[in-house]
Amino acid sequence: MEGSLLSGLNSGVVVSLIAVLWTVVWQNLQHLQLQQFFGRHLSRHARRLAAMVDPYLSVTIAEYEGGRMRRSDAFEEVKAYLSAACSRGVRHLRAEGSKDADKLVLSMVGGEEVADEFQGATVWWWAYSKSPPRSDSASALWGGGGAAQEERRFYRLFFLERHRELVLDTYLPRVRRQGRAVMVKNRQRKLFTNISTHQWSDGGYMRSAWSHVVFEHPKTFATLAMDPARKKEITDDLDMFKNGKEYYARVGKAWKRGYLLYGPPGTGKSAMIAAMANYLDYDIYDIELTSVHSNTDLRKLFIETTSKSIIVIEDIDCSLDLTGARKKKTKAAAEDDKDKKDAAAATKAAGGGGGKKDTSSKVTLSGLLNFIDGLWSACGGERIIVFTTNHVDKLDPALIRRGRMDKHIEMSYCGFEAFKFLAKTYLDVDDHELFGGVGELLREVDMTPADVAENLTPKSLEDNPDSCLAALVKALEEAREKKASGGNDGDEPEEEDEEEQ
Ligand SMILES: Nc1ncnc2c1ncn2[C@@H]1O[C@H](COP(=O)(O)OP(=O)(O)OP(=O)(O)O)[C@@H](O)[C@H]1O
Ligand SMILES: [Mg+2]
Repeated sequence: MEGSLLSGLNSGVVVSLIAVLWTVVWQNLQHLQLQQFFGRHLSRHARRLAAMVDPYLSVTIAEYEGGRMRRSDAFEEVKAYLSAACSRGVRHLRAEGSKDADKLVLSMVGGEEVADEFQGATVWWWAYSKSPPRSDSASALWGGGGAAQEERRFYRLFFLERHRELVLDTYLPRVRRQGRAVMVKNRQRKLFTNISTHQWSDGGYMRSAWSHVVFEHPKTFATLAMDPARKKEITDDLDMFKNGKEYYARVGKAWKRGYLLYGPPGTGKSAMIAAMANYLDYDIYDIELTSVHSNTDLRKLFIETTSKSIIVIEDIDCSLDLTGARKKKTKAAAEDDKDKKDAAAATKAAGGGGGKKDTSSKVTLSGLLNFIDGLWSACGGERIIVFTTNHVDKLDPALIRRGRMDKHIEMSYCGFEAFKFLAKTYLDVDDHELFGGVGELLREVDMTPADVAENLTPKSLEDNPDSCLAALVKALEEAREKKASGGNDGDEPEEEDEEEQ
């Protein structure tokens, strides 16, 4: 009896001890957030067990294709597709901004897993990443700096062998399609530049050659003052390009088009690029050529651009000494140097953004020609390349021949049609007694649309269309007097450009 009482007591103690222990362990498990960990591992193990009967297959999708050259479209599409599923079952998420200011686009961080159902089949997506190689030589290859050594990311899809056809032929194409749709919905247009803190070292690979901000330029064709007929010609050309996938394939041309915008400073070349990007809904890649160290780096930059984009090189005449570079090659080095200095001085004097010149850049004319229409230029497709210049006559003819720069657009001084457009936009007037006078003056003197727009802009609350138009007439008359008293056409752009700088 005593024994059984003791043993009863003992078992009571043991039970309560176990209960206490369990509570402590469980609380700790909770504390360490290991429940889910075990839960997930159990399900993973259960899957492995099941795989002995019906084996699992997997498909791995890497962030970069072709070594580390190009970001994989499939990876981005899977990421976008999984963003909806992620918000349900995944614990650790990565968030990025989206078009909707209040919303975030979510994706799984490495190590997370999410299940998906499709036509009665369950598949699992697992995100994981690999660290870059640690050795010194590898580190040099990856760009040297710590920030450059980012992880390689992957998605791996697991599915049962009996679902092989369903997954490979139907599910994965659907994932890509839906992913693309999500990307379009969340897409923010971007303005990229190649001036980043991570400069390429020779032969080094960086995660991305481009840095970007969200592109928010308000200029559209609706607010770009231009002869309406010419404007229509340009928008038609852009429409043809955008919808020309089949045409380009049929005639065997890479799906790209080059535009050369030329004209004096302040005539709306940069504004036109913004309007083009807004019209086509494309990203802009603004290449600062003086920061590109070699032709190879230029090619890498190009490969990293995505389709549906406008690649811009502004002030091509003064970015590099490309003009006549081929002719100079044979001359003595000293003479060459002198020429370059002269050219730099001349560029500065002409107000073409002088001072930008960076002799460390080794991009050559042939490198640039290759960039525009070499074999590499065809990869990706649907790209517009825009060059701008103030001095079209300074450019090497090879650079701007049709086929490379397919369409040459001259941006010129403000004409009467452009003025009427600006008056409507800035002052909301269709006609006015001063219009006739302005028209005559514009025929006599050259004034840029930028200056006309500035004169038409109300400067105080008292200003009205009458006073603004009168101010414009006064400015035009002053310009005419200046011209008559010995100034020449060339003076004006120089002065404006100095002001701009
Ligand atoms: N045709 C135009 N219609 C409306 N605004 C214009 C036009 N041209 C210029 N502007 C305005 O004038 C300013 C200067 O124009 P922009 O920067 O496009 O000139 P640009 O030709 O690129 O000059 P630069 O050769 O110096 O780079 C901008 O604010 C732009 O909005
Ligand atoms: Mg410009």
